[in-house]
Amino acid sequence: MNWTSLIMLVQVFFGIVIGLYFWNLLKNQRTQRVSVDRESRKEMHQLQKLRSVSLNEPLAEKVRPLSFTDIIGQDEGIRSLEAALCGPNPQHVLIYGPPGVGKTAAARLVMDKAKMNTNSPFLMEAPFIELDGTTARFDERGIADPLIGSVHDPIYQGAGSMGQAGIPQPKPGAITKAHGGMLFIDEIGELHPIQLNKLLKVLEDRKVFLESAYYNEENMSIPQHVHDIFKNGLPADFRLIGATTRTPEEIPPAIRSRCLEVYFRPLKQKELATVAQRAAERLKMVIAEKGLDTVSSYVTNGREAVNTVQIAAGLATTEERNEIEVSDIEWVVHASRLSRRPEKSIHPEPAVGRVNGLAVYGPDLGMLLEIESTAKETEGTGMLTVTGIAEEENAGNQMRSIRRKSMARSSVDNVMTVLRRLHVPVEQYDIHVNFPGGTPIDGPSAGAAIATAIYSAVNHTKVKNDVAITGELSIWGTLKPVGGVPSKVAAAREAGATKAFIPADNDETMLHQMEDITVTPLKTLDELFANVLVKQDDHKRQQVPVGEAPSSSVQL
Ligand SMILES: Nc1ncnc2c1ncn2[C@@H]1O[C@H](COP(=O)(O)OP(=O)(O)OP(=O)(O)O)[C@@H](O)[C@H]1O
Repeated sequence: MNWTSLIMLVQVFFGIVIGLYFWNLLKNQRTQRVSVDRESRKEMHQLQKLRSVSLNEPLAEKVRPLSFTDIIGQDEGIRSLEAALCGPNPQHVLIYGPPGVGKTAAARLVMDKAKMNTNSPFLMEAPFIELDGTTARFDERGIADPLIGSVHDPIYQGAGSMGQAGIPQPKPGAITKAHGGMLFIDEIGELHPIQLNKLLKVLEDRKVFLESAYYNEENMSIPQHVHDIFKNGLPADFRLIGATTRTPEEIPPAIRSRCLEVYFRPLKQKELATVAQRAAERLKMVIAEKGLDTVSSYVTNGREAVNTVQIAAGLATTEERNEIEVSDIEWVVHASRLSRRPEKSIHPEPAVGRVNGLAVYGPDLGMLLEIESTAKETEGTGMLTVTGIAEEENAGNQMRSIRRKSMARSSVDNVMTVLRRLHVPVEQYDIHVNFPGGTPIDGPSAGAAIATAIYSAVNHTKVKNDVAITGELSIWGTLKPVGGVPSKVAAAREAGATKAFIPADNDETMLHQMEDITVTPLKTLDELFANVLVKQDDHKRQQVPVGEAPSSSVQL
C-alpha cells in the first residue's frame, strides 16, 4: 500500500466518521421534532376537549350593562365621558368614584359609542385594551412590563432562535396594543409611581422607546424591524381612561393635568332598587316591591345590588321558583353579613346644641354630620372637651410627610377665639363638643357649624333642625370657602334639610338650581346665627338647663 492509498483510506475513514456524526445529529433532531409534534398534538387535543366544555353564561355576565341607558344614576358622569371621548378630538380621562357604581361598565361601552360618530378618529377596528392597575406587576429590571412593554434579551431562557443569534426582542406592552384606540386602566391609582411616570412620558410622546444592553446599532445580524423599533420607538398613540376609587388629591397632579376628570357618584337608595329590579328582569325573575326595598336598604353600591339579586335568584331557581321572595333576599343579606345602611336624616325638632354640619368622605360623597355640644356653667375656668375627631393627621406626600394636630381640633380652638371676640362668655362654661357616629372626623369645614353648636349651648338657644351648615371659620369670624359643597348640599337635601348655608365664596349657580333645598351664601358668623337659631320671645325662652341633653336627642 503506497502513501496515496493510505491517505485516501484515512480520508474515507474521517469522511465516514463526519458523515455518521451529522447523520446522527439529523436523526436526533428529527426524533426530537417528532416527539415535540406528538406532544403538541396531545396538548392540542386536550385544549380542544377543554374548549368543547362550557357552562352556561355566568349570571354576572347576563346582568352586565349593555348600553349607557342600563347604567343607572350616572347621567352626568356618562355625559362628561361622552364629551371627552366621543367627539372629533378625544381626550384622556380619569373617572373617580366609589367601588361598584358603574365606572368599568361605562368605560367598556364608550368605545362603541365613539365609533358611531363619523367624525371620531377611532377606526372601526380600533382596539380597546384593559389593564388592572392592582395586578400590572412592576418589575424594576424591566424584564416583563405588561403596561409599557419590555425587551426579551438573548440571555433569558426561551429566547428562541433570535436569542441564540444574540438578538434582543422587543415585546409590546398594553400601550402599544392600544395604539389607535383606548387603554382602560382600572384602579389606575394603584400603579407604581415609576409606572405612572413612564405612562406620563408616553402620553406626551405618543410612542415608547425600549432599551436593552444587548442592542448594538452596528450589529448587522439584528433584523431591520428590531433596529427600527430601537431607533424610532414603538407607536403608542391612544386615549387613556383611568378609573379609580381614590380621591383626586391622591392622584399625581401631572397625570391629572393631562386628563379630563369625570366623577361617578354613589347610588341613591331608589337607584339601587332600580339596579336590582333590572338585574332580576335580565335573569327572567320576578321580584316583589318589598324585596327591592330590602335589597336597597342593605347594599351600598350597584355591584352589591346585582350580586344580592343573583344569589337570591340562585336560591329561587334551585327551588324551581321564578319569583324572588323577600325571605330569599333576607337570607342573602344575612349570609353576606351586610348591615343596614345608616340613613342619615335630620331630627324632627329644633334642639339646643345640636347642629347639622356637612362633610365629604370621598370623591363626590357628601354626608350629614351631626354635631352636638353641651355647656355647663362652672365656678373656675371652664374646660373644653372635644370627642369624635381624629386627634392627629398625616399630611404631605410620599416625598415629605408631616404629622400635625387634627384640623377639626384646630377649628374648635378657632371657634373659641371667635366666640370670645363676640363676647360669648365661653370661659365660664365646661364645654363639650361631640361628633357622634364613630367615624373620626377631620378637616376645617365644620368650623361654622361647631360655632353654632357651642353658641347655642351657651345661650340656651335652639338651632333649627331643617338647616345644614358648611364653612370654615376664620378667627375674625368670617366664613371661608370649603371643598365639596355640591355633594354636601345634595347630602343635606337627601337627609331632609330644606335650607343650606354655605360660605359666600362657594356660591355657584348650580347650587341655586337644586330642587327642594334653598342654598344661602353668607359672609359672617353673625349672619349665620341670625338665620339658623330659633328666635324666641323672652317669656317663651326654653327652660332646658345648661348641659342637659335636648328632649329629642339620639340614644347612642
Ligand atoms: N350604576 C349602575 N347601573 C347599573 N348597574 C350597575 C351600576 N353600577 C354597578 N352596576 C353593576 O355592578 C357591576 C360592577 O360594576 P362596575 O365594575 O362597573 O363598577 P366600578 O365602578 O368599575 O367598580 P370598581 O371600582 O370596584 O371596579 C356592573 O357590571 C353592573 O352589573
